[in-house]
Amino acid sequence: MIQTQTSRDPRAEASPSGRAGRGQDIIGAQISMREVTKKYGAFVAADRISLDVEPGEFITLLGPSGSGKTTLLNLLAGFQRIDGGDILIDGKPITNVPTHRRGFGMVFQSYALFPNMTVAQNVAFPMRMAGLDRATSDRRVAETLEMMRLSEHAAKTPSEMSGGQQQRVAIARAIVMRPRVVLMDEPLSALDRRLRESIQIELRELHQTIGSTILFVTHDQSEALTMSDRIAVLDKGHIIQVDRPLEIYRHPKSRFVAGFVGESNLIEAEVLERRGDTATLRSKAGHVFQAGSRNVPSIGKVTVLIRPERMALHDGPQPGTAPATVTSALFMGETLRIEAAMEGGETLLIRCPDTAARELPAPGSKIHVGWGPQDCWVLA
Ligand SMILES: Nc1ncnc2c1ncn2[C@@H]1O[C@H](COP(=O)(O)OP(=O)(O)OP(=O)(O)O)[C@@H](O)[C@H]1O
Repeated sequence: MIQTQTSRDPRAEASPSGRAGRGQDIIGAQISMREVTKKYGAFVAADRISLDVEPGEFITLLGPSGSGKTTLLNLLAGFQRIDGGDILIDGKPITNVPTHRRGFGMVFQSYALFPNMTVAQNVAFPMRMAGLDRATSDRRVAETLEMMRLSEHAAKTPSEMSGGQQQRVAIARAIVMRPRVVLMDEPLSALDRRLRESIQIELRELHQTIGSTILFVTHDQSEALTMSDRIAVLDKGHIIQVDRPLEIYRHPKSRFVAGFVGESNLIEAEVLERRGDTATLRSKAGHVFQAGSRNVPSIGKVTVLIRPERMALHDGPQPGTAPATVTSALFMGETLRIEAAMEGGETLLIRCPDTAARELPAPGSKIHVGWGPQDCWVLA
């Protein structure tokens, strides 16, 4: 269901400039969640969640099914009552502010456009509800349709539009009032991959233009990595890590984040020696390698993350490489996906770019896998 803002937010008319380098006529709101808790009976769906979102930031709540993403969005929207903690917008608590007075734009997975209205009427609807005058409404609708590249479809009804176009109308309807906060709950998950990717880029550009603070929910890690300024990874009602996409991907704080965001090889190893930021490690299978990781301890057992695309395949043994036997090899288009068992140790996942020089190795064949110290990240 798509909910759109129906209250008139006077700040939306004030045309303040956006945050540095962003936003033509809106500045996003600052959102603070302080120890936010939501229970369903004895079950705690959001467990003392604290998160600060900067004005104009695009932040994604990412997590597996049931981790509490939608619950958090519903609490922000005011669809559900908070059981503990506080949510503040620009420092003011909104716990007692009803949904229609929060002034948020919202987009959900199902577009839920009014089937008997044209595209222009659908987009104009929140302004009609807010009692904006006709001239302002017409101007805003025209501007927003142009921004979403929908101008030529203004007179069509939703049934005459594709899924991707309908979702663009839903997004247009959510931003037409120039809300300071836009909440999006899996808005692209009903679309096919190619369309999803192209709307991801459009949404990112739209965000640069409008400058609203956007909270985006997805369980698709590549979508989160592509679109967000920061990602908050949730699990079982807790925020596990909040960071920029590159940090989340390269420097996950836990096994859970490493495994949920991207593919990973996790190698159990023992620290033999540490010098500065580089350590010599020995895997369970006896392979000795170097890890250049700022959080490596000087002694003890560690788990080392190496992303599959950081592993290199060699035809023969070289210093620092580990021998392995191919257990499966798949041609995936732009990459080859190879699984190989290290002697007496882990099964490694390797992704290498497809090049004319490389054939797909046959299962059972011997390969040599190598990585550098800079390819290792030691989990805390
Ligand atoms: N109205 C409700 N009554 C009881 N339990 C609920 C209710 N709504 C959600 N839950 C439970 O709370 C937990 C979090 O649900 P939520 O919908 O927030 O997860 P999610 O991360 O958005 O998952 P998904 O990606 O599947 O939408 C789940 O275990 C869910 O079963």
